[in-house]
Amino acid sequence: MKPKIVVKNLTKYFGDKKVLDEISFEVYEGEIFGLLGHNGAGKTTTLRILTGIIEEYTGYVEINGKIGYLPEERGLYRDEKVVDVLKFFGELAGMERGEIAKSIDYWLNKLKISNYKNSKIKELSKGNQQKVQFIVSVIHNPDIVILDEPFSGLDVVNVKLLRDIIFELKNEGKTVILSTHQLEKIEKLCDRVLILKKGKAVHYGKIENICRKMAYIEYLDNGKLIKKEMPYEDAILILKEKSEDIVKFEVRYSLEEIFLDE
Ligand SMILES: Nc1ncnc2c1ncn2[C@@H]1O[C@H](COP(=O)(O)OP(=O)(O)OP(=O)(O)O)[C@@H](O)[C@H]1O
Repeated sequence: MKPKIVVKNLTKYFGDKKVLDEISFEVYEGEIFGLLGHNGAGKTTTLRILTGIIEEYTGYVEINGKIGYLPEERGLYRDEKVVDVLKFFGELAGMERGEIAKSIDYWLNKLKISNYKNSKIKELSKGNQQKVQFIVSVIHNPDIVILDEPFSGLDVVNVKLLRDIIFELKNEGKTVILSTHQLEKIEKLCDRVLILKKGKAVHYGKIENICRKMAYIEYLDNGKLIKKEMPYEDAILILKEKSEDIVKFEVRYSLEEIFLDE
């Protein structure tokens, strides 16, 4: 199947500064793809190139589908009503009126903010404003959804809500690319990831292939509760030796380690 996104040898300078250095990756239909890296690694620049906001670069970029985009810098018309803002973006995307109205109700309900349909943006909490902004990125039923730091500013409940929605998008066959510097948010979410470090791609692939397999284990040692994260192979030995004293055993893929290593 033709990839939804193909990027080859993408290089970008801002002035003399090289912020992307020969980045290559592909994103396939129906996958959740994570762009990871510390602040300044080049995630936002990559996403802005994919969405066409940045037009000057060298390398090859191919996009096969309709894009929806949640930018990192949020900002909606504060004095406007939620419904009017969403209508505006629906029209901008070339949707028909009836279609827009249906999509607005569907998404407000899904994000549990139907009550705020007629509120002004400025009357909403930051998290709810962010949900409206998310709706802007999906209102026109795009097949590629690009989310720049989608979880920042959301509380635990809403992080879960958004994760569930991202999984649903995937199950509908949509392609999702998201960026984050918060590793714990994506370890179980992304099918594959690209890890950027100072503009270079340092890892690319399935999390389980690029991370070390670890285990978190809690066990009783002479009545004392021991809690440890350790390499999976070591944990298996303890699991065998102390099978009766194990309180908890979880397999983890430590992306954190990769980040610290680099
Ligand atoms: N318009 C610009 N002009 C000059 N330099 C820029 C511009 N946009 C980004 N940069 C620089 O490019 C580098 C990569 O920035 P980018 O925003 O892509 O990183 P990021 O991984 O998204 O980080 P963050 O999580 O902090 O947004 C940084 O050093 C940044 O200062």
